[in-house]
Amino acid sequence: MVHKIIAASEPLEVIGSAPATIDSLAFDSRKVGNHTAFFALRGTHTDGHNYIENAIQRGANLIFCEKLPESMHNELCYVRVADCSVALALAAKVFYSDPSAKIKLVGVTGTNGKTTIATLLHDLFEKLGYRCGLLSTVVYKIDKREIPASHTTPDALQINVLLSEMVECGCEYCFMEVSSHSVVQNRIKGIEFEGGIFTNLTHDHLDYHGTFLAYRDAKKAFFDNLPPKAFALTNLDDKNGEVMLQNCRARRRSYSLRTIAHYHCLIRESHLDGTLISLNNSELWVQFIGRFNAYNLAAIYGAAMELGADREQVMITLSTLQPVAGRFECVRGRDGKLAIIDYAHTPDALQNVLETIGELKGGARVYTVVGCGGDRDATKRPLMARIAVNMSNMTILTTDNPRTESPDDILRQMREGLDCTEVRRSLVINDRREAIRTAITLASPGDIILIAGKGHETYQEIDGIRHHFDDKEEAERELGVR
Ligand SMILES: CC(=O)N[C@H]1[C@@H](OP(=O)(O)OP(=O)(O)OC[C@H]2O[C@@H](n3ccc(=O)[nH]c3=O)[C@H](O)[C@@H]2O)O[C@H](CO)[C@@H](O)[C@@H]1O[C@H](C)C(=O)N[C@@H](C)C(=O)N[C@H](CCC(=O)O)C(=O)O
Ligand SMILES: Nc1ncnc2c1ncn2[C@@H]1O[C@H](COP(=O)(O)OP(=O)(O)OP(=O)(O)O)[C@@H](O)[C@H]1O
Ligand SMILES: N[C@H](CCC[C@H](N)C(=O)O)C(=O)O
Ligand SMILES: [Mg+2]
Repeated sequence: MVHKIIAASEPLEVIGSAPATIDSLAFDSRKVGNHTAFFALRGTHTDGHNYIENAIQRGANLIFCEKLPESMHNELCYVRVADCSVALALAAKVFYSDPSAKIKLVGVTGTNGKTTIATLLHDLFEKLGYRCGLLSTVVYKIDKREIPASHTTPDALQINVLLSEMVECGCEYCFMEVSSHSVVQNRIKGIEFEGGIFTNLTHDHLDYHGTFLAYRDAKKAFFDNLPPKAFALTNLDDKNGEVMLQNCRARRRSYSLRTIAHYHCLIRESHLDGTLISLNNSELWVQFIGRFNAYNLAAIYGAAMELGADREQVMITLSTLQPVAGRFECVRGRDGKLAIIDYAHTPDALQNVLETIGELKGGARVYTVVGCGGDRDATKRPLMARIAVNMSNMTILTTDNPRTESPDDILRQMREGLDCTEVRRSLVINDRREAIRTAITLASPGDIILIAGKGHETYQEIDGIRHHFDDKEEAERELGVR
């Protein structure tokens, strides 16, 4: 086993003799125990190479590194590799007996819609009678067991652990989100996908990727690496939809609301409680709202067909699916005020949600409560404020997860997107609870209050501490339905 792991890691040099056994793999010295293989990863804050000695003190007996330490222990084995994150992913694949080869795994990537599509595909296939797994921003699921999600896409080690548990539980399918970070950090290296879905590409994470092109290429690399037997399903209505499949060897498939595609969706009627759509010429009523959800449903339908599901059954089941937590989730007050909780935390998502509300609101006034996260792409702040103010009757700018940044600085940057007339249609209330309360109080019966940015999250992270906070709970309390 140890030899296989070393061979899989693409070694450039092996120093010392391999240990007889290893009991675990780790890339964080603080999690190292006896007989652990330690991988020295270069991170954004520090370098795992600085912790090699620490890992050895804790019991590491096999060290993977890109640069050999100056002083080495004779009794230990050191493996020099070109990229430790690749070595980790390939080693984990062997250590956990290649779980992705034993499950039909579908990855969803794009700026918006990943959680919605992955979750609804999971719910659809579960209702069709299969055992399924899910790796999403909201939750990881191993059949019925739920595990709180730490990342949209877990690290390479955890992906393999979770997939192997799914295989053990008899799961046939797993649906997972593939974030751009996970591609760049090689978290999905070596993972075998049965299919990939592209949603759309708009502004996000430029703080991390630097340029829009680098962000796009991160998403594209996922499709470049799909095997020929997989399917690659793309959105033809997105500017980058075709680019994604340019160098793709997988079965190319497409969906669209506007043009000829393998999977075509049309919106027949839109309401505030659902939409009548047609999918490849068959009509069905779905409990989802908004044009963006029609895209999500076209992708879900296409993926289900590519996976060989029965069309009739899929159509029936799609109409029974319920919205995902925090994605256009409606809370109705007894007095007729309607609060909508939505995870829109990018300019594009916010615009989509407000456009949808605009199309369906009739004579209602729209109040928007929105903030932007700290330690994340700052360039989206003025854009989001501007969109909110221009598409709502009144906007309350507030905090999201300030993390380690000053809430006042974030709010100031949001307000920089507003000219003097726009400023007049906005209020700034730092305290998110107070902001929600004010919006709901200002609204009249029949009006709509959009609470954007945090969706399903049940915390607010301030100064590195997570305090319990749930937009839905707050809305329910203020609307008197809790
Ligand atoms: C920017 C980013 O992705 N950072 C991830 C990265 O952390 P990092 O680069 O800061 O690591 P570091 O602190 O510099 O440490 C470098 C190495 O030294 C090791 N170390 C460090 C200290 C020590 O005492 N001993 C030790 O061994 C660390 O374990 C690490 O291997 O590696 C960590 C371990 O895997 C991740 O938890 C961490 O995610 C952070 C928490 C994060 O916020 N990530 C976000 C941006 C993210 O990944 N988001 C995407 C997309 C979200 C979306 O859907 O839009 C996601 O997939 O969730
Ligand atoms: N297909 C879509 N196109 C554009 N916007 C969408 C789409 N689907 C959902 N949205 C909007 O984007 C928000 C986030 O949706 P979702 O959580 O499904 O995306 P995500 O890609 O998983 O996001 P994250 O990167 O944060 O994990 C939703 O609350 C909704 O406002
Ligand atoms: N997965 C996204 C979620 C952002 C959600 C928003 N509430 C925030 O905290 O910025 C991120 O980590 O950038
Ligand atoms: Mg997500």
